[in-house]
Amino acid sequence: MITLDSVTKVYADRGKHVTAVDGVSLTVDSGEIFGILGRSGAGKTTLLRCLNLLERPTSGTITVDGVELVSMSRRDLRTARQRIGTVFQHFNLMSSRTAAENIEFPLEVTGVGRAERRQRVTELLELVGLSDRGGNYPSELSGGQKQRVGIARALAGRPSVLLSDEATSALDPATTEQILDLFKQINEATGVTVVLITHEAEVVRRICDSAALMESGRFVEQGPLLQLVGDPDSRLAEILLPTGDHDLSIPGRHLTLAFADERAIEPSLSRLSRDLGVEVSILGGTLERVAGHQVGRLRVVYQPGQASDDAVIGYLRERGVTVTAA
Ligand SMILES: Nc1ncnc2c1ncn2[C@@H]1O[C@H](COP(=O)(O)OP(=O)(O)OP(=O)(O)O)[C@@H](O)[C@H]1O
Repeated sequence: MITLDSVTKVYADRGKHVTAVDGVSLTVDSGEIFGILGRSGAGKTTLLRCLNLLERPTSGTITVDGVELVSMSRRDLRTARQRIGTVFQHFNLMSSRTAAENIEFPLEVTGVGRAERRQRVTELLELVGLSDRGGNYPSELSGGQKQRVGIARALAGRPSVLLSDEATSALDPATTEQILDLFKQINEATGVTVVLITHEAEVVRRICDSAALMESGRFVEQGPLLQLVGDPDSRLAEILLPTGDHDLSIPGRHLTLAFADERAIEPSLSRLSRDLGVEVSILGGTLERVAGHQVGRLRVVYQPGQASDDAVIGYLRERGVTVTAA
């Protein structure tokens, strides 16, 4: 489990103070995949660098598996850091070493014996689907294969936490999907907790259990994904499952609806028309699989007069649809 309590990082930049991370508190449960979504400059990289203690926060505490990291001595920190593996956007592989030797490197540094290292590298190459590529140099590998090596190297020391710093941002969409699925597969197979930062909604949609939206150094929303997408007012939900731009001048009552699982396919709207005699038009929305569940968000408009607003909203809520009036 990872806990951040009021973590702030202030940089001094040419006489000015830049607050890159501003009082972020966060709990990530063991075995969870947690995504931090934000635009460029939101403070994601700084937060991730605080998490693996490459940066010391200006204030606040960071606890990983019950151990508080910020107050640790440099020496203790070196050991504690072995519990945390990091995967980088640009892979950061050593070009003069083969894939197997890159994966082996952190084990050499921590003094693991040769036979054990070789055994572990073989296991890791298999885990990331590169058993036949161990002898290749990075220049002989595709971007996706390089990132597989990066992931294997991050896992070499059996960390309890895997951090991903925009790990798929340099990859094409198809390779991105494969690498995200690999993160999920590794998370399920090993139980490693994953924290990823990204500016891509697809990354969060595809594999995260929980997520936060970061802006100007702060978390403006966070929670389990399924809970967030069920909240019609959630900004993160609107990014993940957009309902589109709407013309509020269209006459009628405008509603935003959110629903999950069997309710996503249950024809609640057609039943509403049949049972209450209300005609409903869909203005926009998205139906998607999120966090392994079928979820949907829709923007609809109906004509008042045929049934009361309370009757319409009550009818939908009784069927498990979350409703807000626009
Ligand atoms: N070493 C530094 N010194 C001064 N300011 C910094 C430093 N590192 C980051 N910043 C500033 O902190 C803010 C957050 O930057 P950060 O790189 O963490 O954001 P980000 O969300 O990761 O963006 P990107 O995806 O573009 O890297 C920015 O205003 C940035 O200019």
